[in-house]
Amino acid sequence: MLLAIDCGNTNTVFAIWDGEQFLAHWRTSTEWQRTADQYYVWLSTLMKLQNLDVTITDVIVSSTVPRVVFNLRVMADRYFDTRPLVVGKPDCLLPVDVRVDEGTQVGPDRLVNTVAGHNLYGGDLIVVDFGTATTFDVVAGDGAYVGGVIAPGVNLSLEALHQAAAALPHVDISKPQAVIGTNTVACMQSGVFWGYIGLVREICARIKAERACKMRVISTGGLAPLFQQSEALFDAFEDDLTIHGLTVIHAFNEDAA
Ligand SMILES: Nc1ncnc2c1ncn2[C@@H]1O[C@H](COP(=O)(O)OP(=O)(O)OP(=O)(O)O)[C@@H](O)[C@H]1O
Ligand SMILES: CC(C)(CO)[C@@H](O)C(=O)NCCC(=O)O
Ligand SMILES: [K+]
Repeated sequence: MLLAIDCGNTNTVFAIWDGEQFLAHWRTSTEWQRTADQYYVWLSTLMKLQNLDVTITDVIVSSTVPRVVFNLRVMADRYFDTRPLVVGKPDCLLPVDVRVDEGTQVGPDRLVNTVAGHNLYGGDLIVVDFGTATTFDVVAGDGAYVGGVIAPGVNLSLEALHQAAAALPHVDISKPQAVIGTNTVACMQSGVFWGYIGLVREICARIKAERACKMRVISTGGLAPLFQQSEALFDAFEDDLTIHGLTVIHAFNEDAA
């Protein structure tokens, strides 16, 4: 049984994969101070609540926060008696090439999304992930990661306005009724919502022009459906793209062993 862990800058997802399907997945906030024991208490409690009586034999981790990897390694060793595969480390093989400037450390979540996108769709792709940052990963027909775009995340953009301007409140994203806001909240939502529609459309159009080929656009992350319902920006939406990619990378390393 595989435990796949996707650690983002805001949230961490744990998922249990039996080789064919996910038996469960849980989300917690990312905090580098959390110890191996704390992770295990949390995880084992949720497993019991779900009557999930399984033995975890393998662990794979993708983490955009380097500091959390240590405690996840200790958890895997102490409680599951296994050495985790960590995406981005030399002993974790990737089934795709990474074609970037020398010395660049591509975010492991972007590598995993690339693998997942290529595995599910193949062909030339743009993978858009609405996380803490909004990332665009450009995937070549052979599955290689060939670069991309990093933009400030939706919630981060709204939070930045609130943090920097004394009169601007904390606001949650939603689709405003109109572009012209007649109150502060509506003005802020309009700026971020319609600004984001424009950002996604423009960046995808320019990537396609630069690559000079037809590309499918795949989206993931909790906020993708909010943007998709308004304009057809994406060809497909995948709820659990990153976690799926982790299972593909794990299987590839098993086969290579
Ligand atoms: N309509 C909505 N309004 C505000 N937030 C939403 C809405 N729908 C989903 N979300 C939030 O979007 C987030 C989506 O999670 P996702 O994994 O894509 O990014 P994240 O976990 O916040 O970022 P990271 O992976 O960088 O840590 C979740 O925190 C979820 O609560
Ligand atoms: C861009 C984020 C924060 C998105 O999660 C992550 O992929 C990251 O920390 N990347 C490192 C830099 C890069 O991907 O080029
Ligand atoms: K994510």
